[in-house]
Amino acid sequence: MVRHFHIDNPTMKNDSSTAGVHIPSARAIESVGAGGFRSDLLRSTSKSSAIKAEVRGLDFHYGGFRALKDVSMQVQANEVTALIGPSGCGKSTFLRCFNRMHDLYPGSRYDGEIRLYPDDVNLLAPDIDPVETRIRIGMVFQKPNPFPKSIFENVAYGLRITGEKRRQVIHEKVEKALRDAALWDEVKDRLHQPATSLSGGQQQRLCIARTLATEPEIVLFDEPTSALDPIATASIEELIIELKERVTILIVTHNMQQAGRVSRYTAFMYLGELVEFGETSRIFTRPAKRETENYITGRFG
Ligand SMILES: Nc1ncnc2c1ncn2[C@@H]1O[C@H](COP(=O)(O)OP(=O)(O)OP(=O)(O)O)[C@@H](O)[C@H]1O
Repeated sequence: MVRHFHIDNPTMKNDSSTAGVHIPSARAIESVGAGGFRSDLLRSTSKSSAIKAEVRGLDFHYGGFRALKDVSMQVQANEVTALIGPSGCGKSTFLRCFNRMHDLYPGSRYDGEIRLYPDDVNLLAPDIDPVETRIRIGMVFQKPNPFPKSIFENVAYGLRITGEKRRQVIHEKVEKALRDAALWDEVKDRLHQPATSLSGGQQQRLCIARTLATEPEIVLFDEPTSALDPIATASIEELIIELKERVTILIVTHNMQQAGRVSRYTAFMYLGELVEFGETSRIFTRPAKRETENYITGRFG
């Protein structure tokens, strides 16, 4: 079945099967409510209601395996959109299409489009340079992966590969990125120490600073806190909420409370399909689909 999800009506206007809305158990609501919805996120209507990206009929194959099936969805600018679903449903595969990460491996095939606005370019078009795309669309991985370089050089790296040579500009941009990643105060006196001397949470904020340095339009977070303790997790979540003022964010998470805390929109995926998409508060309290309800109530996955 072809499903198209549009932000102008997040309650699935094109889906004919929404008539029987299932109300989830109290446990589902509690399980998210424990972390607390950020109701301020929902009130903070972003400066615009612009669409940053639109996924149209996206299929993705690993060789002969069809990992994404006709996914269509809009991504709202300056908001956080969470991707949830059981292991193996295609969340990371979907995320990696946005910055053409799959191009690095042979046998991958994209069909469909991801249109990036306001330029209105198709990120999956063959004439789009994947390296340039990865600068415009940054990514932060599950495990912090700093380069074996100094703290400073980790952040300067992206600037150097974009051809920036002016020392002063590099210094200013490194400082700004570290400030934006809420790390500056902790590292300003040790910029030339190895990045590996930082704690796990600091390393993840360094990876965020490294991504921010080249001023991306979208940042993709693939389970960014799964390797971190609760305190480091809280600081990354705070950062994600702040960053959406400047960038558009897509985040894969297995943590329902986290999706409830940081995201305004949630997409539930299952077996390579986008099953349901809408405002996070609705998805967790009034999911329209049985599969979504089963997932958020912990009945599978
Ligand atoms: N490099 C690959 N080659 C072949 N199949 C792959 C490859 N990477 C992922 N897959 C398959 O694609 C499907 C989607 O995987 P993906 O990693 O996107 O799922 P996910 O929802 O992110 O899972 P998880 O939550 O466990 O990280 C799975 O069936 C997986 O086995």
